[in-house]
Amino acid sequence: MSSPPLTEIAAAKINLALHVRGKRPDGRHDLETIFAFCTDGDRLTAELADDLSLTVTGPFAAMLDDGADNLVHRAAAALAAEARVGKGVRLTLDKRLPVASGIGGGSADAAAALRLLTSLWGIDPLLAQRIAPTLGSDVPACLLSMTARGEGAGDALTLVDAGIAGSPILLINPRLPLSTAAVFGGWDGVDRGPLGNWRDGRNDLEAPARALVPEIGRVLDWLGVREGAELVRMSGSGATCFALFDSEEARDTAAAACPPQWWHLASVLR
Ligand SMILES: C[C@@](CO)(OP(=O)(O)O)[C@H](O)COP(=O)(O)OP(=O)(O)OC[C@H]1O[C@@H](n2ccc(N)nc2=O)[C@H](O)[C@@H]1O
Ligand SMILES: Nc1ncnc2c1ncn2[C@@H]1O[C@H](COP(=O)(O)OP(=O)(O)O)[C@@H](O)[C@H]1O
Repeated sequence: MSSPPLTEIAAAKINLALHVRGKRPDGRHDLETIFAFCTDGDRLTAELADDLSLTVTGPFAAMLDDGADNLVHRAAAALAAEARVGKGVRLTLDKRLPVASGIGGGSADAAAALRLLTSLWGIDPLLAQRIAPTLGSDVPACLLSMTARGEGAGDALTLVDAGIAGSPILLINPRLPLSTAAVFGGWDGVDRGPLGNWRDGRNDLEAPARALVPEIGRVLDWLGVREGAELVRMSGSGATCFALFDSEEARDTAAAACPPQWWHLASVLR
């Protein structure tokens, strides 16, 4: 069986603001967040084949298992089962985003797999929407990959126009992976109030993330004094932080000065 390979970008996700409002009966947390997406991310390629296989390449491949636990593998298997189709596909994930870093990671990859396979296998996109929340709280937002307000566990979505499409952004990660569950586990349980205008908002996971990885404070301080940086914040459960810049030149100047021990990505918001 042969067909031209299809490629999908698994766009890096950021949380422009993230308010934690309380703990849910299911153990997860109620959030109010604004999701936004970069034009860059991981790349997933798919070709029809007899069996389901996944190869992981790219700068962060060594940090990831390419077996059945990989979210790309899980997304493909779940979609095939839901659609009652054979799960023959050869997938290649070019892992460019750091793993466990608060910018979607596996969620964006799983969502990219759902979009790609919906098209490759010619199945109803509603099936992908049904599966997405079962793969992770962030997967529905990543499936859309459009600016959206997330409530509930982060999977109750409303599209919004935050007026930030085209904004230059610099992402920095101190190359220290951070477990999402561990960061939520360190939240102090204090509801600091609802999310109104995201610019005036906060990331309530910053304090517990900084307690685990103090280097986050150094990244935020470094970004905060870059010329042209208009808003500096941590994304998700960290440790990636971002700055929105007033020009691509200012972003590129900051990117060129980024300490080499930190990972960085100069991008633009979708
Ligand atoms: C914090 C956020 C913000 O966008 O992003 P990341 O830091 O992962 O990028 C998300 O809520 C992460 O979503 P996702 O990465 O899909 O998390 P899941 O796999 O569903 O859950 C991983 C673990 O995080 C905790 N969790 C997740 C979501 C939520 N609303 N409350 C939680 O307490 C739970 O301990 C759960 O076991
Ligand atoms: N394709 C994938 N990319 C990244 N992480 C994955 C993938 N598949 C499974 N994982 C697992 O998911 C975890 C990252 O999830 P999470 O902490 O939610 O990431 P992030 O904080 O970047 O959103 C990793 O520890 C990794 O073991």
